[in-house]
Amino acid sequence: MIIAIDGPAASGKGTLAKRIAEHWGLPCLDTGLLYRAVARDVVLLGFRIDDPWAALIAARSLHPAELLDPDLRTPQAGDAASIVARIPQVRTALLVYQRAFATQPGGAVLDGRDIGTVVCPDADAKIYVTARTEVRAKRRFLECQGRGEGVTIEGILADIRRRDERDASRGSAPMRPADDADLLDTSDLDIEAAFDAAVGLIKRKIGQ
Ligand SMILES: Nc1ncnc2c1ncn2[C@@H]1O[C@H](COP(=O)(O)OP(=O)(O)OP(=O)(O)O)[C@@H](O)[C@H]1O
Ligand SMILES: Nc1ccn([C@@H]2O[C@H](COP(=O)(O)O)[C@@H](O)[C@H]2O)c(=O)n1
Repeated sequence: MIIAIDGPAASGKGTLAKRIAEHWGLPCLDTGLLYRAVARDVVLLGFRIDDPWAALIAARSLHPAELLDPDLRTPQAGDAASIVARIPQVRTALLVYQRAFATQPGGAVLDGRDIGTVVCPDADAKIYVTARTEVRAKRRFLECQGRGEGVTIEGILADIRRRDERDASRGSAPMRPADDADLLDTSDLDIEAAFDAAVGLIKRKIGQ
């Protein structure tokens, strides 16, 4: 069974994807980490973040073990990721790994921006997770604060808005719900309630 979870920045899709994967005993891939790692590697190689050649080299030489780097979780890494994510050749290079992950025996859960539309258009269930921008910013702020990062709610809000705008407006695989995705607004749901709602939507889709 393949489950696609998409949605804008800090909507809670990663949290849901992990819980859903545990529930059904499936492997889980946070595809945002791939773009974050490519952006990090472009900078480490000494190139400009929007250099398409360097980004393509970084994407082609990416190793899954490099996704464990905790620095990839910062808002700065997310912002840089959304710049390399606009480059079509980078997306094509990362597609191979994502498709292989999704089609492993037994299936998988993947979360990102284009899982239901491009990576796994035939997924058994697709959920597009949203939440009001201010709610998302507050959640991300609390998360960063918990890690001891010096952030402000205004800075986080600006980062989320900038990233959403970039992700939704790019020409290649823009962020959008697939036509057959179920929408899940978690603004007024805690993690447990959001998980219960997601499980309900998936069960209905797969006929359980
Ligand atoms: N329903 C919820 N209620 C309260 N907090 C939540 C909820 N869902 C997620 N969170 C918290 O919000 C923060 C962002 O969630 P998460 O990392 O899952 O979002 P994301 O969509 O995967 O983000 P990104 O796209 O930036 O990687 C985390 O700290 C998470 O614990
Ligand atoms: N399928 C995806 C996943 C991510 N991106 C881009 O990466 C950025 C970081 O993603 P997070 O999920 O970790 O926030 C995101 O803003 C996108 O630009 C993508 O394009 N496609």
